[in-house]
Amino acid sequence: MPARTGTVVKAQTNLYEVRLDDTGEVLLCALRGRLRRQAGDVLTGDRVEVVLQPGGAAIERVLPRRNRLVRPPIANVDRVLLIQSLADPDPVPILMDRVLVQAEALELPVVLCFTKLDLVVKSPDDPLPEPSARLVDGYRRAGYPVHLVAAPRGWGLDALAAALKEGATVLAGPSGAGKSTLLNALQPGLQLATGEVSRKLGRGRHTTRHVALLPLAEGGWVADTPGFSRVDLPDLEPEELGDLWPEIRREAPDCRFRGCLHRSEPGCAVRAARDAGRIAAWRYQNYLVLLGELEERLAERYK
Ligand SMILES: Nc1nc2c(ncn2[C@@H]2O[C@H](COP(=O)(O)OP(=O)(O)OP(=O)(O)O)[C@@H](O)[C@H]2O)c(=O)[nH]1
Ligand SMILES: [Zn+2]
Repeated sequence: MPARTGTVVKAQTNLYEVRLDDTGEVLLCALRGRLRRQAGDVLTGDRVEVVLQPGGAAIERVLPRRNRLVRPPIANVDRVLLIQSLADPDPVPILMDRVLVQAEALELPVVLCFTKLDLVVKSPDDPLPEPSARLVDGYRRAGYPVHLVAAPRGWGLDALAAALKEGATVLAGPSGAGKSTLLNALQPGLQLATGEVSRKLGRGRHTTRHVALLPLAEGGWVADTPGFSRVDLPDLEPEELGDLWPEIRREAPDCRFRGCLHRSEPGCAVRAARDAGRIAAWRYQNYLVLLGELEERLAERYK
């Protein structure tokens, strides 16, 4: 019998829920043959070939992965949805920038979503007050797609749903930013209790985590476990940081010196872009802070 292809939508300890491409049916699958000895190697998000045997369905082969995350353990991620409230709690841009660097290092596209728009404006078409305006503008200048939403009022949800309707999305963002609220609004059938997304993070050390991909009402899938909750920067040389900063990456080819760190070098096109307003001053400052951190790390290494 020919193998059928599908996507693992939930990896449990020895059983896998696989959604078949042709029928959309979800089958509970075991592992077949040598795959059994590599159980940890089948992840939620994996594209697999399934055979239907007399004893039940089994995964026969894992197709090549486009990428994989460690936390949460998931493969073939299409984007990160970084969620941050405009107020309550106030956004902390440098923490967002750390997540952005991690995502860029994995070459994962990022969609930014600012929640609780209703706490800073009366109507969704009102201009944003400061400091929200500067924040949103800085990320838009960087080139990131930015969505502004207020889930309880239905503001901004259609455009966001459209941005997520292809492929698999992993959420990121601090506690209280509104991740569960947003997921419930995008998929009313899910009815996650507020706060449930992070409970699934298994902060209690002993819980085993089983990541699931949940279908969104308008199309697309979202992992029920957020990622990028650690703030540490990936292993990078200081001169690599600019490559992970879209607006710096864009301007850097015009710097006078190759290997320019964009700090105080003469003829730096990145500083010129900041002075001309193409790069937000605060984004540039955050770059310098993280650059300093990488340099300190390097100095520690050679002590
Ligand atoms: N006014 C307003 N409140 C919101 C909005 N989105 C979420 N909230 C509220 O913010 C609080 C936190 O929302 P959650 O959805 O639990 O946030 P979370 O990111 O899932 O938080 P953790 O589970 O701790 O990671 C809840 O009281 C929500 O009702 C919004 O757009 N506007
Ligand atoms: Zn430069």
